[in-house]
Amino acid sequence: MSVIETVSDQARDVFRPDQVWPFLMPKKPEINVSQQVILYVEGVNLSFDGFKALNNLNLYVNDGELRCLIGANGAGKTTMMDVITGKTQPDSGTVYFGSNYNLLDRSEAEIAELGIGRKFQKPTVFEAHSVFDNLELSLKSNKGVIPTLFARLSPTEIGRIEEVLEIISLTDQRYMLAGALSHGQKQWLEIGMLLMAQPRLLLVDEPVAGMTPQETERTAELLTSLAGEHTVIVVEHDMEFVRSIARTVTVLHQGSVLAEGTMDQVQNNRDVIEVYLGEEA
Ligand SMILES: Nc1ncnc2c1ncn2[C@@H]1O[C@H](COP(=O)(O)OP(=O)(O)OP(=O)(O)O)[C@@H](O)[C@H]1O
Repeated sequence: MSVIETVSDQARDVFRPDQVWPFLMPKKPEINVSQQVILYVEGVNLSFDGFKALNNLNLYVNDGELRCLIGANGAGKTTMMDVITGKTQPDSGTVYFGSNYNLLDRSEAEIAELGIGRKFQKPTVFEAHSVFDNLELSLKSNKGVIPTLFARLSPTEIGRIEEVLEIISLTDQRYMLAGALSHGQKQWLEIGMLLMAQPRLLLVDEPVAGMTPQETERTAELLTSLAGEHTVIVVEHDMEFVRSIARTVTVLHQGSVLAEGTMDQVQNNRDVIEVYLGEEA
């Protein structure tokens, strides 16, 4: 082999289109969970024109936990998610990801890069693209601009997409346009798009609203299966669904934690009966 051939082979190797150069790969942050806790929300206050949306809120979520968050309309659930994801700054208090990352020092984009993914209530998939392409697009958008321009999918990335398709039960629909999926399937696809970034913490807002009973059941299985490897916080009004997945339930009321425990414990809690479940009854 001539010197020119050797050099051109080496160059081809470095510039392979399916490779993301190591120096462009985002570094995985080391989240310190030596205390088992992955999310610390402490003494958080937030007022809107004098109205206290969050009132000395304290919440601790363990690494790998599946936590359900319930509370009447206006209890502060969305506002709390907004604070965790950097959308809204609180007036006071602290929010830490692991014991080492102060989230209040970071922008929304930086918080997402640390490994916190958020799923809003309404699915926002790219309807004119296939299920597979949606997952591919979210993979690329996680890599930053330069790799997106040059990278083609590597076997590892294709493998990851296949794995996520399996997790969200959409392997058979991989070539379907996302717009043709059922409402439930769109929700799973969006969860899959978040999973492409391998987040440590997933915040999921009302995942089963508008789903059929079968889709609801499958969503329960999906979220339960994600816990362990990921930490999952689910905000949900559907109490049957919460009962089916929850180990620990946190009840928010007027911007504070009113009760926390198993579903049975919170359902039998006097304060909860009075201010929340009582209302439903
Ligand atoms: N940007 C804002 N400006 C003024 N008030 C706000 C703002 N965001 C939220 N609030 C108020 O803060 C309170 C808490 O709202 P939040 O949306 O967090 O409640 P929630 O528990 O998510 O309710 P829901 O279950 O209806 O989504 C509500 O009274 C709401 O009107």
